[in-house]
Amino acid sequence: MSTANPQPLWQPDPERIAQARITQFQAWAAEHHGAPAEGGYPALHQWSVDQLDTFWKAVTEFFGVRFSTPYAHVLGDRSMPGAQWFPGATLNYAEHALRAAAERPAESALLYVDETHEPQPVSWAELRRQVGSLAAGLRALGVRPGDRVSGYLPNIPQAVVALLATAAVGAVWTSCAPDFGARSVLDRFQQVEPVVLFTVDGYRYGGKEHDRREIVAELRRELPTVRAVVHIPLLGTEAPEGALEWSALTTGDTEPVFEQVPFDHPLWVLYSSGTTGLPKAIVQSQGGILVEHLKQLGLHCDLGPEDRFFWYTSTGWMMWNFLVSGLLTGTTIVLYDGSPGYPDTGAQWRIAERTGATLYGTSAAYVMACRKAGVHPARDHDLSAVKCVATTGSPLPPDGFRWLHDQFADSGADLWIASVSGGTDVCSCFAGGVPTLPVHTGELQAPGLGTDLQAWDPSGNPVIDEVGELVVTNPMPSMPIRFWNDPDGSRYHDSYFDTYPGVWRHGDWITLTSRGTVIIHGRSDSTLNRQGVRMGSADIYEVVERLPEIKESLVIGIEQSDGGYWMPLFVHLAPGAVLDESLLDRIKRAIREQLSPRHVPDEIIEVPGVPHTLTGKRIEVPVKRLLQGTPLEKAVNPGSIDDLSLLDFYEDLARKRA
Ligand SMILES: CC(=O)CC(=O)O
Repeated sequence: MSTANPQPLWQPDPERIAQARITQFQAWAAEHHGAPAEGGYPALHQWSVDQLDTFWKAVTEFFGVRFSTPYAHVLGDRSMPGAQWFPGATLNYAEHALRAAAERPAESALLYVDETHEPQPVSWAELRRQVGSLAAGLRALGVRPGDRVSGYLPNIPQAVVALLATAAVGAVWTSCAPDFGARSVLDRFQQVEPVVLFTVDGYRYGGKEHDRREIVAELRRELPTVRAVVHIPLLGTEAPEGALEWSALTTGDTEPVFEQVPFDHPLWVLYSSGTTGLPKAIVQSQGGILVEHLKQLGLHCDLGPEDRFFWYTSTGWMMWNFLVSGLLTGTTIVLYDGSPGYPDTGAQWRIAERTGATLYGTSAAYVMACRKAGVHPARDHDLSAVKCVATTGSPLPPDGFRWLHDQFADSGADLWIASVSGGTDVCSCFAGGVPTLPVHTGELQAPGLGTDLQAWDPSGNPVIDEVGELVVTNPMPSMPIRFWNDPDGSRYHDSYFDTYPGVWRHGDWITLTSRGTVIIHGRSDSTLNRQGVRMGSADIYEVVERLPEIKESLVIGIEQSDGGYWMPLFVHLAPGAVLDESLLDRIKRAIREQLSPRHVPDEIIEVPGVPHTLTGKRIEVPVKRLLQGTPLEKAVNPGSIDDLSLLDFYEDLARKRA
């Protein structure tokens, strides 16, 4: 960890500061709500957490949120979990996402790009028309507020239309990307029991067509609650028997009817895999996402009607939901459906160029891959529209900051680099970009407004310039309203609140510096997080251990200093089994087909055994720490391990890799 880095890599110029929406917000909030007019972002941030209710009231007024029924208070009960935001209010998320259609009907709401890299626009008026038509179609199918509507869809305009139509009806959206295998999708959708399933017949990725019709058939068989299947013929096939055609539901010219729902009415279910059990089914609210995303996209990302917002993502990651919320600020969003590196590593830069992206977001891993591959984005592409490159998924290493900065500086451009961090759990960022602050190499610029972000030691004392647990001590509107399938709330509680009661513990190691910046060091628990896609080790165990040759397995992920991620799978073989090419192939194939290509480990290593706690839990975090170089006596508590001698192997491996 380094906090001795006082020289900024980049400083916003006075014009950028003056024009930033956050500057306008601060001046407006000072005039109307007593926010500090002086002291810049640090003063505004302090006010936003000290005067939480006033801050959020100011956000709703500044962005013109339309409450169809007024709220009684900004925050009723503020305890976590269970804080009550804007009790009494009603509104609709989709209505806000389509507001720009009234003033700029002919301009582009969406720019859709596939692997041909040719942008295809969808205007605001057309988006609104399709949403109106589909919402009416869903109602005609009997979909009611609170019903779940699912999508097994790539990042295409139809996915955005389906989400917005679902929200317009007050139903609850949930999606998986079509590279997920049937088991992964069912582990998610079976929990929430959707009544409608939108599917494609397949998708194109890396120059190839991937037919998913068999998987769709399996989903239909295994999801008995689905009453209607809507077929989107991306590969041009006929609708399977009993399925409805997308076109039949979206050709009408019906004004959208936006169901006015309570502020905390569920908007969508996102999934986050843990180390045991099924993925957590995280429910976020219409109002909570609306206000959090207006703050995040409007103030932190500085997006407005003149912007084009491209984030490389899939519908299986919360960044897709975040991208769709770009519509809330009247921004054109860029949907790319394809491989991040097709036909070559520079593909995403080409898309940023062709779509005129002003904010381009990607994974830190992609930036590092471009650096390694010798890509020269600003030399080889016209990226003059790009004002900000944002990264997430994992912390952007210092070399990534320097590389991005130099690539743009060499072509005379003034690039703001926003490394951001949050997660599925809040569908937003705890810390990240602020357009008016300097950027320090390897550091996030600041905690987000309305987020009392702290680093705590194990006794719950805040620490500065030292590594601690990432905690948030005040409620955020986009925190889950609950988990699906968790009637007594115990899983929700245990996921974030069991270490420090009443305080959100996220599971990341961070340093808050005395300069107010934030350094993220990686997961403090054992969740796998590959390029921002969280994966549960439990999913991998389930698949691998179905093979008779595998007695037990252990998977961990290690963030590396070059920004990479090493995900080894350790296998303890059954007597007589041999880890030869054929078994290696079968393990990889099982993981790829039943989970997804992203779940396939970097290495498969035979081990003499898997160590457990005395209560039988595989000790993923201690093994991860050992492999990160922590000495054995610090990495594990010997009294809590069933067979300490098994750790010799992992210690030895750590030594060899050092
Ligand atoms: C905003 C994020 O933190 C996204 C992620 O990495 O999950």
